[in-house]
Amino acid sequence: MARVLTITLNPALDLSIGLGRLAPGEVNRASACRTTAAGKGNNVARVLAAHGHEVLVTGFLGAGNAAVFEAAFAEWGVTDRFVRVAGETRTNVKLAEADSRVTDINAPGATVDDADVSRLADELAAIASAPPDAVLMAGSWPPGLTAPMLERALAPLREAGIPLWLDASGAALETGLALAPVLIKPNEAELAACVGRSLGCDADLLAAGRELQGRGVAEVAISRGADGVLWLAGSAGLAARAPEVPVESTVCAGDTLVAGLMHGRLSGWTDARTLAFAVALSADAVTRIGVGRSDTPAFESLLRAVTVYPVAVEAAVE
Ligand SMILES: O=P(O)(O)OC[C@H]1O[C@](O)(CO)[C@@H](O)[C@@H]1O
Repeated sequence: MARVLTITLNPALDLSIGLGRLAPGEVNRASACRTTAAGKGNNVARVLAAHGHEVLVTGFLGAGNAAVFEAAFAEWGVTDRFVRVAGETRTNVKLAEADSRVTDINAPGATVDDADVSRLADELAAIASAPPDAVLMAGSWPPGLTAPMLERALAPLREAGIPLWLDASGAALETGLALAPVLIKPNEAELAACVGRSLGCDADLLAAGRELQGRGVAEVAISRGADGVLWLAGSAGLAARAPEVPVESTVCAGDTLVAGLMHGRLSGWTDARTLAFAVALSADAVTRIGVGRSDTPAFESLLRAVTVYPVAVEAAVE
């Protein structure tokens, strides 16, 4: 099994609220509420640790409510290398309605400054001295963080040549592209924003993915919710159709997909096996609040229900 570092610059406590139907502007009564230690990199870390990998987690954690995360990291079996910063880690609200619609309200997060980033740089330099097999950086940036500050902090990982996986959008994705990640996982909207045009059919999406490969990304996995995944795995293209499942919450589906792809890659599986596993795991994630699991009796039938097939991609990268 592999040694993996996940970087969550702006982690979150996810407050998941189950509702029949959201009535904006009115008093709503929840049917269920649950708070989970989360954030994109942490969600991936949790899945990877559950699949036997040695996982280190880092980023910035508000000192004010760090105990909730510390308990979660111990439960997941991951090593806590987070830099503590002043204030509290944000709470993100996830409103899950009975008809499967989810409304996310993501808070800005605890502000970081130059000294915090220097401490993260020191932590990353220490980690890079015994390099992990892969690094995943995922999610938004906290207030106060700028691209030059982040580039400085990531320098030790870059110099050690550790493969970087990236799941980000907006400025975080743009900045990350300069680091030549081995894989990015935009959804359709994030991909469209990144290439600066609207995208419709599969061919449009694949062409946009090719364009990002031309900017130095080795692989692009385009997540399309219930429509499955398009994966530019190097010069080949694969598509996967997801099985239909009862939806409890879609919040962690994307993070689970990334974790599944990493697990397959780090285990030396074929592309097709890797994609089928990741899509089945992601389908499992939407049936529950939180990340997907492969250790349940239902998982084998989910896996069997995933269809993976090749798709044609343009030979030349623009
Ligand atoms: O960093 P962002 O983009 O605000 O996203 C954070 C949110 O994404 C998730 O990781 C789900 O993808 C949630 O756990 C978390 O609340």
